[in-house]
Amino acid sequence: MKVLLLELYNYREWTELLGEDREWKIQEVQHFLSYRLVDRVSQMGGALLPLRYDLFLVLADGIMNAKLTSLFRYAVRLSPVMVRGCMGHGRNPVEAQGEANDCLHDLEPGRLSLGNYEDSPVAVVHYDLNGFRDLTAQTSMYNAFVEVQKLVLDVMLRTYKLGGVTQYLGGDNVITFLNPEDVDGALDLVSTNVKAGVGIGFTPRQALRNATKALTEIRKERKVLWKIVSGQ
Ligand SMILES: Nc1nc2c(ncn2[C@@H]2O[C@H](COP(=O)(O)OP(=O)(O)OP(=O)(O)O)[C@@H](O)[C@H]2O)c(=O)[nH]1
Repeated sequence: MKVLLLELYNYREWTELLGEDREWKIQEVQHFLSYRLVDRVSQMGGALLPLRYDLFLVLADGIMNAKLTSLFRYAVRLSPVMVRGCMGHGRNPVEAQGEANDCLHDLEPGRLSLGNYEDSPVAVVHYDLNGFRDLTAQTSMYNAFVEVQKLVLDVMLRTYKLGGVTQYLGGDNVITFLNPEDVDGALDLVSTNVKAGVGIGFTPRQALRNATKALTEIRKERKVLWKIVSGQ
């Protein structure tokens, strides 16, 4: 599988230039960057995980290097600091990001390093709490938010061991990208409280769309807790 890591270089030094009344300014820049990059990456068929906001992970299977190069140039134009980017590959996204991470260490800011690796199919598990709206109504919005953060941590720790990378999307939605062969282990987290739509595709975006289809089908019948949808 292929992953592109984009790192905002010397980000900390930049944040310190903003003075002490700075956190809101940093938030503005981070959300702006992630808004523009999510759009660009999705147009290419990929998926962007904003992670720490100064480090973006792009699931890159099925995307041509020329497009990734143009994405990098776009990020360079938008970013307040220098950017560097590396592609890594491996059996799963965790291995791939490890290789990309090692490559970033030795790369000069402003540079992009891509490899010519074979594309692999991509799986995403979209976890969704059952009864989130009821929980919110019966307790409070903040309480429901705390419950979701517990799910995020459970999912992240369990799927990291399986080679998956996880991102909180919002609401009660948590996604993990994995090698399709490792999806079974990720379904251990499914319970009467948590359902999962699994999508498999030739691009990360296709996988995400299929996971949403799977969740929609689960909701229609409410008979199963997980479902897999694959194809274009
Ligand atoms: N799909 C999605 N929903 C989001 C996101 N961010 C916030 N939301 C909100 O997350 C909530 C999701 O609620 P649901 O999962 O439909 O609620 P539920 O009560 O658990 O219902 P079921 O899933 O049908 O059992 C909604 O309030 C959405 O508005 C996001 O990134 N993706």
